[in-house]
Amino acid sequence: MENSKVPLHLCHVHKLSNFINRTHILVHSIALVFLISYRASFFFQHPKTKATTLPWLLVFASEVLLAFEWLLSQSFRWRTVSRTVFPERLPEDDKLPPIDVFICTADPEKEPTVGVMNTVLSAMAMDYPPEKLHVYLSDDAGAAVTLNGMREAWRYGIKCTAPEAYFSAGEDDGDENGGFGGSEFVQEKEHIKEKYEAFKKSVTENARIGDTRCNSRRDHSAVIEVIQETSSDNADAIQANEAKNKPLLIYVSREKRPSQPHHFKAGALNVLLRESAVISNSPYILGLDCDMHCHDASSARQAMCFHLDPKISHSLAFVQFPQNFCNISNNDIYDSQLRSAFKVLWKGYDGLGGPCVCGTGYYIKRVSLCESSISEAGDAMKLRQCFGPSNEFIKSLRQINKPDRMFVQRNNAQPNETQLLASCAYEDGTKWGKEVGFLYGSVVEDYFTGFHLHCKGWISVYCDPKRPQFLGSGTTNLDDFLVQGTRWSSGLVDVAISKFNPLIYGPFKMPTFLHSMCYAELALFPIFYFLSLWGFATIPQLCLLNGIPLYPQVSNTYFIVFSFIFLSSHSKHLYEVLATGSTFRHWVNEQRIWMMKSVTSHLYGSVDAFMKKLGMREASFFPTNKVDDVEQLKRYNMGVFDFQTSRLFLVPMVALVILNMASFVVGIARGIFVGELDKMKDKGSIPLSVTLVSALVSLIFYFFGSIIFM
Ligand SMILES: O=c1ccn([C@@H]2O[C@H](COP(=O)(O)OP(=O)(O)O[C@H]3O[C@H](CO)[C@@H](O)[C@H](O)[C@H]3O)[C@@H](O)[C@H]2O)c(=O)[nH]1
Ligand SMILES: [Mn+2]
Repeated sequence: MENSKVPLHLCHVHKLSNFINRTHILVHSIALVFLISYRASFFFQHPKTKATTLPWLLVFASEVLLAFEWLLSQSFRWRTVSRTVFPERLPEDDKLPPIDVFICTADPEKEPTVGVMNTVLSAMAMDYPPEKLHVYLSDDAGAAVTLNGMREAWRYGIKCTAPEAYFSAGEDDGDENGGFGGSEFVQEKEHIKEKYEAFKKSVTENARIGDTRCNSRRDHSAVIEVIQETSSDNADAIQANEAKNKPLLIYVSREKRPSQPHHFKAGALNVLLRESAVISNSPYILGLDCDMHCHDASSARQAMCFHLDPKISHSLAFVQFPQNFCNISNNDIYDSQLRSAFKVLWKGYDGLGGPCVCGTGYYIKRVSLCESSISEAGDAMKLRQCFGPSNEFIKSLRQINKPDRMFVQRNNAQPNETQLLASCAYEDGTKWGKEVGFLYGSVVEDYFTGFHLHCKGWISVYCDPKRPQFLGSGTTNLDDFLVQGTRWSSGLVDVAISKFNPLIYGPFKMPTFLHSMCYAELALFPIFYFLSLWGFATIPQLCLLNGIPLYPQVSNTYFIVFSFIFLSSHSKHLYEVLATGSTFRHWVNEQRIWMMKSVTSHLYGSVDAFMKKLGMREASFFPTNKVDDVEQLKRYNMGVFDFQTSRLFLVPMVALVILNMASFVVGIARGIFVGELDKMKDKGSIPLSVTLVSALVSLIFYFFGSIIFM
């Protein structure tokens, strides 16, 4: 930097909203203390019948759990910040560090090759010196169609960020020329479009010819290919590419064998970490999912505003951009955009030490993933125990200790070395996945890896510029949405019930307790939500049916406490929704989907995590479907709920709706016909304990029934 006094980025603390948040925390907490004291006092009061103690206990437990969850989530509201970057102040191109881009794909059927190639092309078209970009695609399916797609992508050399999104009708992001400059470039645009159509055709044809190796997805040897015009060996390809001044493009399909665990995406990323180390070994890595393309070409430069800031770069592990989606409808009935996470929570996370890794759209420093106390000592024996047997890889470690290395070094890695590094037995007995690379402890490898980085003292930064840097495809039907939610819940709860529970492990490792609270909230919310919402969805209703009072009468002063808590939490949520530019209707959508997810995804995810812990189930990662069903998409865009999902998800929701409607009707009828509610428990009614037990039995019945019949 010429003038180190001019900052590359600025951090703004949101003083007003922090003030509002903190005041709300204070007032709401006081109300919760009153609520808890009201409930607690019940147990010391007048003679109670056994029948009423149980529902009181259950509803009290739900309230305490939800209150605790609320308290944890306030850590995200304590100190919210946002950032501005000044990429124009970056040093000259020749002083920028090289970047390796990692893209993962796992299933050519669920993740159509054209979509994956759009991501690849968008990464190659980034506004960054091309000789400093190296794009790696990990193909977990080892599919010929993907490898061919890469070759075609290279051959057509379409330089356009995300052609599909760009050429498809209805492009609406305000930049009419999609980065091509003025209207005089219309011709150029037509030319590129033609090229793109030809490219698409050849990829689709390849897919049609068929990938017969479907059953070999879990059983195939490694293929590593540096893409170039005529296929010969990799060393030639690297030299040929250098001459062309194009980003390097590398296809990696790691070896997979049924007998060896492959650790899903984290396993794939670790193979990329090793392969890239012996090929380009760039100090920075951009991680992308195959369904998330670079929408704005400047993200790399924006990220470098943080990485190249001498004040923070020594401790900065990664810069995280939000996930934005290009297929969100106006109504967004399922909250597919994950508004709360990326518009509210992450800004507060950032104010406390940084967000976790979000799996895609992050620029991470290679050293932060491959650091080890022994790598400095240089004891070859120990290094091998930690990083595995490849000498080439260990040699690469010495270079990354100088993270701001600007020169590009493309090595002619030997085929036997690259094969070794992608072999499925490579990690046996090493620290890969445990201390080195992306960690295997959870299927939400991103969250878990981020947590460990923060525990080791690294910080991260959240950068959410106006123009979305990355655009992906979100889940737009209920089934995909709930399946994805179940996977996330399961992975998060894995961490909550391990020795890495952020509330226990975090405080000793992280600089602030509030930051551990953020991590703890994410790990624990599925458990808290499913337990408390099941409580709230059944206990008061059963009590109403049986005429058991659970809440204070209107004349009681505690009635104000309950009403206040209800209003306070709902209005705070509404305020956040409106303040982040969403609508009242979106607030309704979020409330609704929160309840639906809590009684299904969060429940099943938590149960799945406990079963894995007990050894009753194996970990799994079913990639989200990225092929749009035309009918379902239509319904989503019209804002119509699509209940085409499995019985596992439907049964609890339907059962609860029936219970709630029945108790509502009975409650109203009683209010009208019998008058005072609390006087009406007659001797002839079914005892509450019986109702409770039968409700429980029928739920268990439903639950196992739907597992068995699925
Ligand atoms: O065995 C696997 C499974 C998945 N993937 C890839 O992982 C990515 C994410 O998978 P996706 O099915 O799109 O899952 P999402 O739920 O949309 O992903 C979110 O959640 C994941 C953790 O569950 C994170 O890894 C992702 O970055 C985050 O976007 C995709 O590129 C997949 O191809 C693999 O490479 N190997
Ligand atoms: Mn995805």
